[in-house]
Amino acid sequence: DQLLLTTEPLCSSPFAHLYLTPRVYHLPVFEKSFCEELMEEMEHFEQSSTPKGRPNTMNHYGILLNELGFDEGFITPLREQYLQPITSLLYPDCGGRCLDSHKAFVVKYDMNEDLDLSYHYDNAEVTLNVSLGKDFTEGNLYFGDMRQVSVSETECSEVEHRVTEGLLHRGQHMHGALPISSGQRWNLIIWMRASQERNKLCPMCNRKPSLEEGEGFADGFTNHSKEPLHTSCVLT
Ligand SMILES: O=C(O)CCC(=O)C(=O)O
Ligand SMILES: [Fe+2]
Repeated sequence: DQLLLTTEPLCSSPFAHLYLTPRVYHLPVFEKSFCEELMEEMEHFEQSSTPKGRPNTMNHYGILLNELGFDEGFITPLREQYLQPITSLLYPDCGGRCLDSHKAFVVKYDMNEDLDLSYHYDNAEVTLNVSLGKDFTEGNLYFGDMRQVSVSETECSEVEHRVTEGLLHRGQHMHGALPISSGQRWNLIIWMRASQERNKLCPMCNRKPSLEEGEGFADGFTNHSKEPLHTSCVLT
């Protein structure tokens, strides 16, 4: 009930009011107080002695939400009940109708830690990026083109991202985060996966995936030979 569950205006309009740059949309996700509580929880976890993995290969600071047990009661319902109705309409061509797993993490930027994030694409069909706070200056996100387009032919555009809001974009839409110039910047990232899409072509190595069993949702591939099993691509 912390979520703002109003998808109606999205369904009855061509999303014009949500549009930022080609196929990047912003939408309300959390209340401010919830963002603050979430960051506080992340700080407690950071300070604890629990062994922790890195959120991804690019960010050095942040937290994997499955390590806090946040998938079942939080991220999965958020994906299924709030996001999927929207992604079905916005990204039917990128698996937006059949998202069936995710990797969720919080990334943190600080003056003495990571300042920015270089230009990349995500291991996701569709990504949600929510700005949680705290107080920071600069550090805007920027978007270029799809990964198939060379950088020399790409013009990037910076987008505004307000605290509590989420940005939705295609995983293969190249993007990065500019350096912050003060404060701390925390974002919740949900890399949403559609096994139907990625089983055909691994979005990271661009080949037919060669699968190995993984833990939890792993990288969101599935193997239907016996029980459906979540797997990773060993070629990536
Ligand atoms: O820091 C950000 O807002 C971007 C993070 C991001 O693009 C990612 O983790 O894939
Ligand atoms: Fe990303």
